[in-house]
Amino acid sequence: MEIAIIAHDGKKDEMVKFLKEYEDFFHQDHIQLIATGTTGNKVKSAGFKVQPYLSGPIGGDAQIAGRVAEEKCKMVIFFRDPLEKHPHEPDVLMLLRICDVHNVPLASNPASAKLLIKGISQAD
Ligand SMILES: O=C(CO)COP(=O)(O)O
Repeated sequence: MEIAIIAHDGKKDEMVKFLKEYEDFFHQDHIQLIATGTTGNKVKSAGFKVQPYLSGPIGGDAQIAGRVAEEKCKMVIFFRDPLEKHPHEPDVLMLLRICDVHNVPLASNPASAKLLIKGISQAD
C-alpha cells in the first residue's frame, strides 16, 4: 500500500514523531512511503524507507497528486501548517481536491492519521 507523507516546515518534527510512534505499522513490507522532497529526506534520516519526490513548492504536491489520480497512492498524510502562508497554496488545494475526486483517505493532522492507521491495522 503506497502512502504519501507530507509536512509543512512547522509540522515536520511532528511528522517524524508521529511516524516513530507508529513505526511498527510504517516498517511493514507492504507499506511503501512516498513524500515531498524535504519531508522525505527528513523522514529518511529518521530511519524510514521512503521515496522522496520534488520539494512541495517546486512541484512535489503536484507529483503526489498525480500518484493519487493514477490510483497508485492509496492514502495521504499531510500535516499542513494552518498558521503559515505558502506560495504554492494552489498546488496544496489541488492535492486535497484530487484526494476527494478519487476518494482517497486524507489525514491533515496526527489525530486523524492515528484513526486511519488504526482502521487499516484492524482491517488487515
Ligand atoms: O510544501 C510542502 C507541502 O505543501 C512540503 O514540501 P517539502 O516536504 O519539500 O517541504
